Amino acid sequence: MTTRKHTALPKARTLIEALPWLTRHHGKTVVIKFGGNAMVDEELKRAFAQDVVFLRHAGLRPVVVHGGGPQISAQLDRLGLESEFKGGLRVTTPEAMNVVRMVLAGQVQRELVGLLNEHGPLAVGMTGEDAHLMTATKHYADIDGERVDIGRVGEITAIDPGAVQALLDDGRIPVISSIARSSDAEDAASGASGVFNVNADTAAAALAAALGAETLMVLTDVEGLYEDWPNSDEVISRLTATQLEKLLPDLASGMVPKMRGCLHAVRNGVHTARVIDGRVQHSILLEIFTDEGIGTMVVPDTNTIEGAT
Ligand SMILES: Nc1ncnc2c1ncn2[C@@H]1O[C@H](COP(=O)(O)OP(=O)(O)O)[C@@H](O)[C@H]1O
Ligand SMILES: CC(=O)N[C@@H](CCC(=O)OP(=O)(O)O)C(=O)O
Repeated sequence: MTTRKHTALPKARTLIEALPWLTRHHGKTVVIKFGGNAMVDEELKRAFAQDVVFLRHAGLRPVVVHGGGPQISAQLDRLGLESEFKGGLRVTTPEAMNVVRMVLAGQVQRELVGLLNEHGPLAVGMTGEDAHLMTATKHYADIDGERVDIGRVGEITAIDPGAVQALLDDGRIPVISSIARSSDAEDAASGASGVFNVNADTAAAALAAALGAETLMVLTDVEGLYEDWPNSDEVISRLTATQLEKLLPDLASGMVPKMRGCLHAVRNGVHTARVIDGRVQHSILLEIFTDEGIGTMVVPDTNTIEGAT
């Protein structure tokens, strides 16, 4: 007589635990922002691609918006061009704009599309310029109450999500670079300088709102929003839109566009916005399948949405 040990039982249990979440989110759109600082090694990028493909095969509609700040800075450095940030945004000369476009659309986006497509013909890359996805006007930074010119940085004025919806309806995974076309017709006709550099967190949040996404997930290089950064590493696990609004003036550097984006998203119909640690392998699945989540979750003030955890 032979007996068989079911060593795969814990795996089956894990899958079953995910069932309620998957049932609730079936057919829902999830916008995932993959920050340049979270793209630290090949293994992580591969695990990210697996997670996104998993969500797609589990019946969700994932959309990827990617960053690439450190990659842009490295290329500017190689070319002997300066990298300067004001209020968390890159001061973008017309020359730097060409580099931003080349690195985001020609390098980072291509790599992510390639990794996703190792799993089948799923990912399609586009930038905010394509099919009028993102339109912007010039953005001025507010530095201590002063309006500062930071070059070709854009403020999104309109989103036309039609092309993204069509790709999602076709079962594809859109992978989007945060470059917007100019709303000024003359400017738009002038070639590379007719586009704007948009912070990728801002672009992801605006797109999540325009798509009526269920969730915005922002993958970065910290565990979440620290309560007293950089003095302590106590992560705020959950906060409402109003609580976040009160914290905004005290936030620094890269967290400013990230948390502003989360606030914009939940104030404009997105049910939850989460900041999670992209340095952790399979952080997307961990965030979804663990009760507490692993980062910071922002919810609308009256969070009556069933299962917004
Ligand atoms: N309160 C805060 N909590 C966590 N990180 C913070 C906070 N304030 C500022 N930061 C900084 O924001 C950075 C994340 O933003 P950023 O560098 O733009 O990342 P990404 O490339 O993922 O968009 C963190 O590495 C940290 O240095
Ligand atoms: C205006 C502005 O700052 N644009 C960003 C766009 C890329 C980005 O946001 O990348 P991360 O998400 O990796 O930070 C930049 O030039 O760095």
